[in-house]
Amino acid sequence: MIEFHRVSKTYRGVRALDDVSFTVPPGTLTGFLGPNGAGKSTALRILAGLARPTSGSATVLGRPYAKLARPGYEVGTLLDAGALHPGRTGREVLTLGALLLGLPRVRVGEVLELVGLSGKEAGQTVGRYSLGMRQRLGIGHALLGRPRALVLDEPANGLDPQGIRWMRELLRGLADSGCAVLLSSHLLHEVEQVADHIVMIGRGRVLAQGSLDELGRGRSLEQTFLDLTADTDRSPA
Ligand SMILES: Nc1ncnc2c1ncn2[C@@H]1O[C@H](COP(=O)(O)OP(=O)(O)OP(=O)(O)O)[C@@H](O)[C@H]1O
Repeated sequence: MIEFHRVSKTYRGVRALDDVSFTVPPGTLTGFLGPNGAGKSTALRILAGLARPTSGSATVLGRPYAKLARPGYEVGTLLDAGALHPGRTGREVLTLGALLLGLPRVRVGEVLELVGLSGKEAGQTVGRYSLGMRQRLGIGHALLGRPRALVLDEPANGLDPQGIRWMRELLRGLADSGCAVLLSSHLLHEVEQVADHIVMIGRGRVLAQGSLDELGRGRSLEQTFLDLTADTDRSPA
């Protein structure tokens, strides 16, 4: 279970998040949508312990990230695939992650297979990877410990159509096997195909949340998004 409870965040007078509350129960996939600057990354960074809320709490399995006993087994995060060290090979990135979690090395091979990186690709440095390959590696890194919650910021960036379909099936399968998945994306059509629940934010506030049916009432997700965000410009109040 992922839970945001009345989370607000102010950066030097800029209100990036304003009283945001929603939950992602186990076994479900929530699409987190909003225009540029709406506050999505800020919310996910708070959840992953990379920023502190000004007020409210964001928890995974009932605890803030910093208080998780075994974070790598409890929540997997991919917030910025560009942050992987360019000088390490894909295999090294995963091996370091596995060592940190006390996992056997065999898990590295399993994860490489899961994310579709070949042995040859795993031996290349990340600096030579395409954005799509970095996303696959980043998702693999997040999945090393078979976490019970997964938080992904724009994971489809850079993936080709096959890659997007692969990711959709992977995330749906993880949710169906009990994982709580929270996914931010600008690809409304993709989210529409994979999510069971949607949270839309604009200018730091939750504009709407619910199932696709509840939100759309016969309209496409894109139309609902455009209608709801029409009067929210890029910057928060
Ligand atoms: N470290 C920071 N310092 C100051 N302001 C920040 C910081 N991080 C984010 N902001 C501001 O908070 C607001 C929300 O930004 P955030 O990156 O969370 O939005 P987003 O929905 O992820 O946008 P995008 O879709 O463009 O990635 C923006 O106005 C942004 O400028």
